Amino acid sequence: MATDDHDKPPESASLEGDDRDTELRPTQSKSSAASFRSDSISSPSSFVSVDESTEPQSLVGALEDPSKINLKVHPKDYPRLELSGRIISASYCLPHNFVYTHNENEPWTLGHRPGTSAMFDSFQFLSSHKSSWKHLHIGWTGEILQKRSRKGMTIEDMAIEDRPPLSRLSAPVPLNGGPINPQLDPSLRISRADRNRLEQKLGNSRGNRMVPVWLPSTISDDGNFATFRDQTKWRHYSEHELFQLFHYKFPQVTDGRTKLGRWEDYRRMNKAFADRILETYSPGDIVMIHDYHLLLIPAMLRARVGDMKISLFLHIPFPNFEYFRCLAQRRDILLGMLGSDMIAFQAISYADHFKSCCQQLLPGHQSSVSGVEAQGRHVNIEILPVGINTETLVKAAFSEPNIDLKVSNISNGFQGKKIIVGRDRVDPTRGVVQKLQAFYMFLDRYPEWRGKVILIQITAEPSIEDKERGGEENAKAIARMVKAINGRFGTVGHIPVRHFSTYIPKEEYYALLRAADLGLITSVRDGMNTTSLEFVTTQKKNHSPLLLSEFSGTSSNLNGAIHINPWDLLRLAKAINDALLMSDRERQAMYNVLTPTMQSNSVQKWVEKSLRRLCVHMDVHEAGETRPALDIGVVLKYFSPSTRRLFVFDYDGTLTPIVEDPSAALPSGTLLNHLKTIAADKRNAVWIVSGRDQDFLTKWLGSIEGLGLSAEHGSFMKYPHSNEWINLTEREDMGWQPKVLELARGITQNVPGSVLERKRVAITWHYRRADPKLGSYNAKALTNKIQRSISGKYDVEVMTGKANIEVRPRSINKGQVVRRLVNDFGAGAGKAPDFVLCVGDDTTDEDMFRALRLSELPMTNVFGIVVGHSTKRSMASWRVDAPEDVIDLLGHVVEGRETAFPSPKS
Ligand SMILES: O=P(O)(O)OC[C@H]1O[C@H](O[C@H]2O[C@H](CO)[C@@H](O)[C@H](O)[C@H]2O)[C@H](O)[C@@H](O)[C@@H]1O
Repeated sequence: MATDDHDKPPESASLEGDDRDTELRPTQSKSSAASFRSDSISSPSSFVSVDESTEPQSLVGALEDPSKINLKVHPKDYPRLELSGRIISASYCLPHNFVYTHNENEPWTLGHRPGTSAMFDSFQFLSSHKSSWKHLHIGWTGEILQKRSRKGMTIEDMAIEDRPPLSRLSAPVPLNGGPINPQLDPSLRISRADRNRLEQKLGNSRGNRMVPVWLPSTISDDGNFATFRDQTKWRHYSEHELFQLFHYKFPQVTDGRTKLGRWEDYRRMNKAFADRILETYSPGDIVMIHDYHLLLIPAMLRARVGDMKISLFLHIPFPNFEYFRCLAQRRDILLGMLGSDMIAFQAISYADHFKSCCQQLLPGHQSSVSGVEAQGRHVNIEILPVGINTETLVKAAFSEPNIDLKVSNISNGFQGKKIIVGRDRVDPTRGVVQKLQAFYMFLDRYPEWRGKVILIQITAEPSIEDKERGGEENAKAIARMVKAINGRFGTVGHIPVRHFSTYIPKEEYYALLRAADLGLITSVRDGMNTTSLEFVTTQKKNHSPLLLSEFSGTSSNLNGAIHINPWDLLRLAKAINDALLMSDRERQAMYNVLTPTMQSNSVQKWVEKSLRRLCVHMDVHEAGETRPALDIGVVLKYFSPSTRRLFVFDYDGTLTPIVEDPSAALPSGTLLNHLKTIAADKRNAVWIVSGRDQDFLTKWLGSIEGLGLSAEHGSFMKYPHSNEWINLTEREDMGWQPKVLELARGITQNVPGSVLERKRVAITWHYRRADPKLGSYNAKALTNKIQRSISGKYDVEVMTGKANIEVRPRSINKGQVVRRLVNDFGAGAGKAPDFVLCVGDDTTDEDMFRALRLSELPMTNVFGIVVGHSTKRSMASWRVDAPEDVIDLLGHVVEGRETAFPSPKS
């Protein structure tokens, strides 16, 4: 995982759990099933306790206190998501180091495994009483250590608990006494009874537990003894191939046999995980897989349990196509990942790279804004940057006894000097060498700072992973640079770089962050950088600035930080100078920009958001087969008291019936009257969001002044009372159009009755009036031809519509328009729309429904309505049969009463 390491007490690996959630949770159909169906309306009996008198609560609100989910909903009124059940998390390692003691009474000693703190924090949260889920964590034991150890080393040493205090700041560089590398016995035998002992130790009667994955080399014939040899080999493929390439480094050249052996180990290791998950899985559980070590598991699980709910989170970057294509097993890796229902990345560019790789390397896998079509399944792609445990951090950094004293000790110790702080893993991707080079340049270029600035750099001793990633050589390069700086700029009374090649206790680390005048993060590539988030959080009083590498996934999330290019040493040296000279006002202003990001960056929010997104997607997957028939009474109930309303209508198939000739699909007089009346009400924002072009919409709907129009699937927007069309595709490269036109013209000639509709951006080929078989066969052929000829060159999407195929830039869709319209209301209390009605009929409209589900709006007030047959799958919450029902609905909204509306059709 790409998150930084730092000392975390074993509490992060807490086995604690709690089963009190059962009393407040909706009853479940299956004992351990996670439930997220939208089976609202007709199933109030699925709730054990409902207070009808309470105001409806937003899903987000409910998630902040999951125990409330069941208390403040209106089960009769709207389809809702139930968020509870069991989660199985799979991460490469468990949060412990395991030491096998050979002692009969106590064969195992558990130590704390440093690193990946954000992920372990998220597991701790899921296992705590604050979460409404039951949680099971599956992970490898890591290399199992033995009691027999290096001379003089105790088990406790090996458990890596004891750290040197930072008060040794004046010690020579580097400081001794860091963690001691584990000693691995080349061959370790462990009996089944002892393995069971560990499993019991990790289990927990209250429903939350850890399950170890054993990776022995051999097991004796009677199954009793497992022998563990060459344990580090399980890391080789992940670290040497994937980690390197995903961080834009070509793996070292090895002979083919080594490479294949590593791949085979990776596959076996993933299979062992998949088996372990299946041993514990019950239908309905949600399986959350973490990181690059486990990329094959989703497809392995999917092959065995077709309807398993699986999410995958990649904590490290995903590289661009040109790098990824170098991976020999590139297709296996992509297909492995695509077994998931949802894949989440730290940053938007990583998600884009992944989609583009699927598009280019897997024929027939089409990517869209929301995900990848994989063998008939839609794999949702999300951007969910992981956070830190802000609550615990703030508490530890500001309320722990003695912490203020530690802060002043550090400040006093370096009185009159500015403190720059950095804390990184030792592997080369963290850019510590670049940081030191820049610091050298800074002292060289700005001599006035010599003797007045100190860089305190903590670079943990290489862990096993770091060693695999070239950490040992890098540690030497770092030591050389430190020597060079201190040699050139140091004096008897001043050492410019204090380098600690070790972990330090967390209180001292937090005190150091608080005392610092500048944070300096120069990673040349990383998924997420915890140090930067921790630095900002601990600077809530001093507002010291942060220089953050633009190559860190965190940079896209921390806009208030000063982004730097760690390769541009001159500019970086200047940035250090400028940052140290910032006035208090500038620092405060910068910090104000960072504060909101930090507030939404907690690991708890990350977990909740991830689950919420997955549940939204699964909700469609599970219950999307049918949608309940619309109950107008419910619409009017929420419509009447509302004052900030948003209406969004698709056009063809929604407001007008589908007809053979596109130019004959015209709005009826009744429809126009209703729209006019609704748009005239100042409380209403009314929009038509269509695939049609500007001319068509202006001609037939443009006379209604108060109506907003969006043309060509979100490419253009015209606000009410305005004549100006905003072009949202301005920056798009339209170089694909001539090629697509050429291909579409060719097909039009061959398919009698088919027509080509040329719009400003989108190109639509219609075959409604053609022979149906010939039409659909050629639609597929045209889709393939277009994909083949432009894939990799242009980012466009080929969409299957109603007897048509449409081509438009991938970055544009109707969901973005809906998001924008919701945002136009403004954020914050009392600003967001309090009633949303969104109606559509085809696949392009699903983007609107999805956007609404993913918005933070309370679902009670959001009416996504799909027009179509009762078997239609949709992300909408409700359904009506035909456009005439939509017009009826508008009539009722205009009249504001429900009496004449027919009772819901089944
Ligand atoms: O987003 P929409 O408003 O639903 O527009 C989608 C496309 O609708 C039109 O084509 C469809 O409707 C025609 C008229 O009923 C029908 O003949 C055709 O078969 C349908 O595909 C329109 O021509 C396209 O430009 C829109 O993109």
